[in-house]
Amino acid sequence: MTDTIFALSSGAPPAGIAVIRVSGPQAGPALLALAHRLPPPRMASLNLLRDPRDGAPLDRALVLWLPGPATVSGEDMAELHCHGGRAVIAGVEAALGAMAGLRRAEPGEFTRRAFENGRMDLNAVEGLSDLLAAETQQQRRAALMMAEGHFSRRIDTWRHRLLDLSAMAEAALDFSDEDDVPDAQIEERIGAGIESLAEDVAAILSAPSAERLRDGVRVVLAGPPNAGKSTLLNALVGREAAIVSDIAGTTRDRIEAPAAIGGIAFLFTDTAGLRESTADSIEAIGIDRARAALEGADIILWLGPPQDTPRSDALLIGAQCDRVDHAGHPGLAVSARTGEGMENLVAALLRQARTLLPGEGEYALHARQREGAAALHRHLSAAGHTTDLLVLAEELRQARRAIDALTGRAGTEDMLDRLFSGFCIGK
Ligand SMILES: Nc1nc2c(ncn2[C@@H]2O[C@H](COP(=O)(O)OP(=O)(O)OP(=O)(O)O)[C@@H](O)[C@H]2O)c(=O)[nH]1
Repeated sequence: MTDTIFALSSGAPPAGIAVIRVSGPQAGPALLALAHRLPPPRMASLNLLRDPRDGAPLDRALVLWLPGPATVSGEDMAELHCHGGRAVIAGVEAALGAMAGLRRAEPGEFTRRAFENGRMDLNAVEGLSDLLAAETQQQRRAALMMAEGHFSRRIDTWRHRLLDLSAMAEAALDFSDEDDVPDAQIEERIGAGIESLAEDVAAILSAPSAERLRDGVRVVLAGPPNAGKSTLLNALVGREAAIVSDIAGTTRDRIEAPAAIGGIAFLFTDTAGLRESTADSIEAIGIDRARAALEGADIILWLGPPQDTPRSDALLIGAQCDRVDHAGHPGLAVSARTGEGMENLVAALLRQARTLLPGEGEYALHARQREGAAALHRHLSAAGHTTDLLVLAEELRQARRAIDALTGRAGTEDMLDRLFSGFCIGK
């Protein structure tokens, strides 16, 4: 029989209220033992909780009895909304822990049970994980869509369409076994069905990256030594993240500084000034790292001569415009010292960043989801391009496997362990 688990699901004590959740077959008996009655399902009621071992009062709490399977975990659940003091929580937890069949939950164990009981698929779990980690409003919006199952439902409709197509393909195969003339109409319908499904899957592949949304849009500041990169980075993030000096070659390693601007998470990287030759071997390593950072950049702020820009889409910055004349410069004149041009620069940054991030009502996909959708698309394309019915049926089988991997029906145990252990206890 499954263990019944319990954990403090609200924040660190002391707090106004502490929510202790219990999930599993013993949730009902545990609640009965503490509150001496089982309240009507899904109705909040105020109860004196007593320690069943000696009858001593523990706390007066709002309790909820949530019989499964229509609960978040899919199991019977109880919720105790106690006073949020440390001793209250410790007392209630000790009483629960002393009951047969009850134990403390591991990190993410409630969610894992929800997943295993089919209440959430893997995509919704990932969305929930992002939602709990969300720090900007944009991260929250995209994570909520994923957690609410918008993407999961879309995949589910793909799965049904694929099952229909597979059934038709197997039927057409049976026909050809019997040496009958295969029904040309069926094959045409299969072909059209595969094509439209492949198109829908392809549309998802261009969704923005959830990693970028979570970790921040990577903005790399680059240019020759002493161009003013460190000063500009400090001005953008609003603190002294990088050392500023008039000695050329001051920044010798990459300095990363996260900042949220306009509700968008950015990760700014200051790099060593790029110059062709340096006698300083550490600076040379820094320059190599700067070049690597440029390759991984989503947005480049180039503070050097416009003609030397490392990428054609870089934002060209005429830096230190309070003392340098940038007449004829095609980019933005900016002075990190006086603040001139900073507003324009921030507006340009936000404009570029928005093109890389999900808009209102759009998903962001994790690498795992994108790879899964790409595998699905590959098998659908292969099925759509063959004239051999046997090959087609096999590709559709592989496509079904890709969908199962995408939803977590065919997830590997270690991948699941890793995912769930990233959650906090009580979730
Ligand atoms: N007047 C003025 N001086 C600036 C401005 N930005 C930077 N400086 C000065 O220029 C010098 C170099 O600035 P840094 O920000 O260290 O330049 P860097 O590009 O990071 O230099 P490296 O680390 O050597 O690559 C410092 O003395 C700064 O005070 C600016 O907007 N106006």
